Amino acid sequence: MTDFNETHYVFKAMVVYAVLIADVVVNAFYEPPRPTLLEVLVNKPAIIRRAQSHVKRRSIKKKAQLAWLLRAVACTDITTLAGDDTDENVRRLCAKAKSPIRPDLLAAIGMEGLTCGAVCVYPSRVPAAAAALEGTGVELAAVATGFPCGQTPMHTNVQEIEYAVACGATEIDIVVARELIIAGEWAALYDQLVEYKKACGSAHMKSILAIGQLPDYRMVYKASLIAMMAGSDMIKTSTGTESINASLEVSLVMVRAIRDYYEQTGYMVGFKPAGGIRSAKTALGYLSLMYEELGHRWTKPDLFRIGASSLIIDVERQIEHGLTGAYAAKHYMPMS
Ligand SMILES: O=C[C@H](O)COP(=O)(O)O
Repeated sequence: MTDFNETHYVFKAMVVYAVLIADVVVNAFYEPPRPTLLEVLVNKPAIIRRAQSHVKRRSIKKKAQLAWLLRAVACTDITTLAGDDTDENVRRLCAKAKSPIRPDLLAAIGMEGLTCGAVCVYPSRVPAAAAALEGTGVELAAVATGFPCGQTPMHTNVQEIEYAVACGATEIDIVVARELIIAGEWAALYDQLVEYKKACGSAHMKSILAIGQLPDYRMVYKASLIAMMAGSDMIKTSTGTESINASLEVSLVMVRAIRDYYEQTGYMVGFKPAGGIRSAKTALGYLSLMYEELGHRWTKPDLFRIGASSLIIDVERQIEHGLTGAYAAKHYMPMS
């Protein structure tokens, strides 16, 4: 017969052993809790401070400024999205995209052949633009999915994308369904974007978040992540028709989402601020933000675009000033 002490120590040893085993088993399967998409926090005052200090701190001068202005031209999606667009004015815009800066100015610095990144038009204008841009290397972007409001049914949205691609668009700027973001229906948003991506085929998909219609920066961050997970090649701030368009603040939220996504997955997704970008100084602000937040690789046209309908005229004036020391009056400049 065993006495109490012996039984006690055997039992105690068994308990200790069991605890050790359990610990090993638990540790083998335990993953520390990771924040989910729904737990995203954005420090708004810090974002605003960072954007404001960027404007004050970042001043690009002289030769460096000239080089950055030329890069801004190469990164511009020169755009016309108006109800009265015609094939004729689209052809004129294509001519500008092919030769955005006066040839004599470019020749003076050995930059002949500089073009804009892309021409951006409505799907109905794609055939004319495709013919005008053939063989130039300038990309052709078409807006789709019921631009700018996105209040059209899924099947017509998909048809619109397919039509634009079939007519020669190499990039599709789709508008996301704001109602899904506002309602937090992330899975539905993801599914929709995956369908759009399939319809794009080999064309690049740029997803427009229309940030001016989203309630806060957290929604902007979450929508950016979903858009990237669904296969967007670029995320874009705005259609240019909302009352609030691109800003450095909202761009910071989006480029940080791009950075986080890259760190997690290794995928490089591009960024396109759009709407209300009309001065060379503003364009350089976005370009330098890309450089500081994402690095040199994100300052090239495959990963950075500026969507603008009337930016090139000011950039061209600043380039002329950089080369000659004098400003031309705006009416001497061809259309932008
Ligand atoms: O995607 C580009 C925007 O529609 C252009 O907007 P904007 O006319 O204000 O430059």
